[in-house]
Formats: sequence, C-alpha cells, structure tokens
Amino acid sequence: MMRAVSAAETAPPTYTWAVQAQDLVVRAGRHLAVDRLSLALGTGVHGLLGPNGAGKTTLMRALATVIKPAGGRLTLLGQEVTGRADLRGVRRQLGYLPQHFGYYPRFTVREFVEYLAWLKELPKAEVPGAVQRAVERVGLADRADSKLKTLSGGMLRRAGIAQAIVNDPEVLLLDEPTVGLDPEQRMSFRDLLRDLGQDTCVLVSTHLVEDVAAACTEVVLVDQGRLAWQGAPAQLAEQGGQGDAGDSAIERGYSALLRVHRGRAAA
Ligand SMILES: Nc1ncnc2c1ncn2[C@@H]1O[C@H](COP(=O)(O)OP(=O)(O)OP(=O)(O)O)[C@@H](O)[C@H]1O
Repeated sequence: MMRAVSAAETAPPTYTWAVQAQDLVVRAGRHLAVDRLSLALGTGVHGLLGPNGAGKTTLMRALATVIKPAGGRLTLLGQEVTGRADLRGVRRQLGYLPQHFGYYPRFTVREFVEYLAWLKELPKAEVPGAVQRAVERVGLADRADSKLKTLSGGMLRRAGIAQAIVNDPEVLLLDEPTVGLDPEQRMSFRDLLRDLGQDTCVLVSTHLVEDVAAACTEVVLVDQGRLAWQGAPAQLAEQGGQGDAGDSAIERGYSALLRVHRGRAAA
C-alpha cells in the first residue's frame, strides 16, 4: 500500500553531508571523550576505527542524539542538532545499534522490531511489511517469533541490527555490530552493509580491520577524541611499512597512522 508523502520527503536533499561535526566536544562523565572533532560523512559505509578508549562509542552516542555535545556544532541531514533544535524529525531518519542495548527478554524478535518501528513513527500500515523486511535482511526470518531471551548472542545482535534498519534510515549508526557473529554471519553482514551503503550514510565501529577492508568505502580513524585520519581503505593500506605492527597491510597502515597522529598530538 502507498502512503501519502509530503513535498519535503520527495524533495532532493539540500545538504552536502549527511553528518557534519565541527569542533565537536562530547563528555563521558568528566572525561572529554570527543575533543574538538571535525568530520563530514556522506552516503557510503564509513568504518570507524580507533584504539580502546578513543571515543568511538561516545561519538556514536552523540551522533545518535542520545547525548548532547558540550561544544561545537553537529548537523545531521542538514539540520543543526546542537542547541535547542527539535530533534523529532531527524530522529525518525536515524537508525542506531548501541554497543550494549537493552531489550525486553519476553518480546519476540518481531515485537522488538515493531516496537522500534513505532518509536520511529512509521505509518501503522507500513509496520508489518517493514518489520518482515528488516528481519529477513538480517537472516532472522525463521526466528522472528522466538522470544529474545531464547536467542544466541549473535542472533540477538542481528535483532539489534534489524531494529536499527526498520525505518530505512538516512543515517545508520552501528556500534560493534559484528561482535558475536560467526564467520558466515559476518560475511552476510558485509553484503548487507554494502547494500545499505548504496543510499545511506552508514557509520560502523569495529575492531576488525578486515571488516573495514571488505565492506567499507571509507575509513574514519579516531584517537584520543580527535579525527586522526579519513580516507579510502586502499589508501590506509599504503600508509604502513615493515616496522609497523599488524598482520595485514591495512593493519600496518592503521598502526602507522596512529603513530603519526600521536607524534603530532604530543608536539
Ligand atoms: N561515564 C564515564 N566516566 C568517565 N569516563 C568515561 C565514561 N565513559 C567513557 N569514559 C572514557 O571516555 C573515553 C572514551 O570512551 P569510549 O567508550 O567512547 O571509547 P571507545 O573508542 O568506544 O572504546 P572501546 O573501543 O573500548 O569501545 C575512555 O577513555 C573512557 O574511559
């Protein structure tokens, strides 16, 4: 069934970047986890890399409008979200898989994804179809009516991915989506990422450098709350040398760029 769409929805976007952060500052407790970070992201799959504590989760939470930045500017889909903005319209266009997500253990997969569809204000008539499609895209159709408490860790994470994509978001934020997935599931998740990246701005944090090389169009490297480097995976692979830590060219590139960034930060 078709629903009526407003002129604003069919109009071409008027923004250049889906996500634009300028000198963004975000606190985690007392700590400045994101410290004057500037970043622009368009359509595609952006792999967010960085050592433990670099600020990846905190940055994702700010982009998801879960925590308010303490400084700088953040613009999502052309709308500034820092300050006193009304976030409802932007939030409808966001999808977010938190690193640790809460859920009602007695909900079925379908109920969980439906609940998120409702929170995203999807028109009622579209919900069953959107939920079914999201569940199929993550390969959980055969478990759609199982209760969440009966799922394995990998299945639960896939249910989390399904809730993040149910509204066909313009900006999709996935914090460590491959944790707990077995190799076969990781391969199909890479396909899903590539597919989503055709028309969505996807930011995906991971510790698995191979996932980035295989499925991302761009790498965003953060360190100590700052943007350390941004570029194509192939360029990342060219940055490393013999002396850099890593099992692959891309890992050696990662180590080399961190070393350079830390040298600059210390200078
Ligand atoms: N509630 C808090 N109070 C104080 N410091 C915090 C708090 N939450 C996070 N931090 C600190 O902020 C920094 C950034 O944390 P964040 O979780 O964003 O990093 P990350 O890059 O996601 O790390 P990881 O790769 O380990 O998930 C870390 O140094 C962390 O110790």
